Amino acid sequence: MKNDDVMKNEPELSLADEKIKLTVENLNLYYGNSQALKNINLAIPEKRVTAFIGPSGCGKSTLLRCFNRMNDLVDICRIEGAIKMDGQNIYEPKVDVAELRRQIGMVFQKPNPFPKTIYENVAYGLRLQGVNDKRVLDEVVETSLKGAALWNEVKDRLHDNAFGLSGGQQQRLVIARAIAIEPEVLLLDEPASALDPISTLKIEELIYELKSKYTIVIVTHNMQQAARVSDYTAFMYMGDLIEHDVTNKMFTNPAQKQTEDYITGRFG
Ligand SMILES: Nc1ncnc2c1ncn2[C@@H]1O[C@H](COP(=O)(O)OP(=O)(O)OP(=O)(O)O)[C@@H](O)[C@H]1O
Repeated sequence: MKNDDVMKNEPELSLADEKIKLTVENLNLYYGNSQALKNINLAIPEKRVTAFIGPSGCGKSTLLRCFNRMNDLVDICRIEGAIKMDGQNIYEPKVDVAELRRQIGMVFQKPNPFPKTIYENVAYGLRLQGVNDKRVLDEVVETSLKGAALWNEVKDRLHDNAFGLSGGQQQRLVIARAIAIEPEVLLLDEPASALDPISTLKIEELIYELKSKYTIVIVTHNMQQAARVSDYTAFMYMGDLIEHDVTNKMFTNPAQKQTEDYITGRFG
């Protein structure tokens, strides 16, 4: 399926009919004295793509990083409220953060393969879990590279260094590495913004394929991209969640004036 067809072929969506994977409840986030997220309430449906859009600095990446507790690594960051995955608050003290990050994988703007072979990049997470059986690893490496639409391009050079791949290939390798450990959720922080148009198209097509298996949340600056790849869109502005709706509805008939101004390019 081509990108342009994605929205047209989707059946009518409604949040009320969805199974909710992640729920954000009364979330406030502060960096020191500065509040970056203001009382966010949001439901992320399972096996759908949800896009976060909004002008620079509005809190998109901050909110995305809350889902796998990446903000725990920022000393001055303080969080109030809850985020629930399948009903369980991921901010409870008993939660194993390493296990949470296994369940919720993340891909960043700049491809970040490890300085290892293509094969070892994909096998990395399994090796960390103590899996060393060559047959198992071979199979997971192949399935994951196929899942990330990269297998055909690299199957004859699996033991070459990953840095020899193009930027777009490296980003698909990073996605293969993320899906090799079978996460439930994939967080994508502007995954195509450093890529050329053809690689961007491949990533967008890949996102479309991946949502049959994973719940995907993507931050993007590119509104056409949000319209092409996402089922639901959340528009943020200065730390507030202004509007969250079915993407098609949001882009054709937004409920809020601020959303309309942003998507029609009047600001931001
Ligand atoms: N580690 C940090 N320490 C202090 N302030 C931060 C930190 N990370 C982000 N901020 C601030 O929090 C606010 C939200 O930033 P964030 O990166 O989440 O926005 P964004 O919408 O993703 O922006 P962009 O589209 O430019 O990436 C900004 O004012 C930013 O300066």
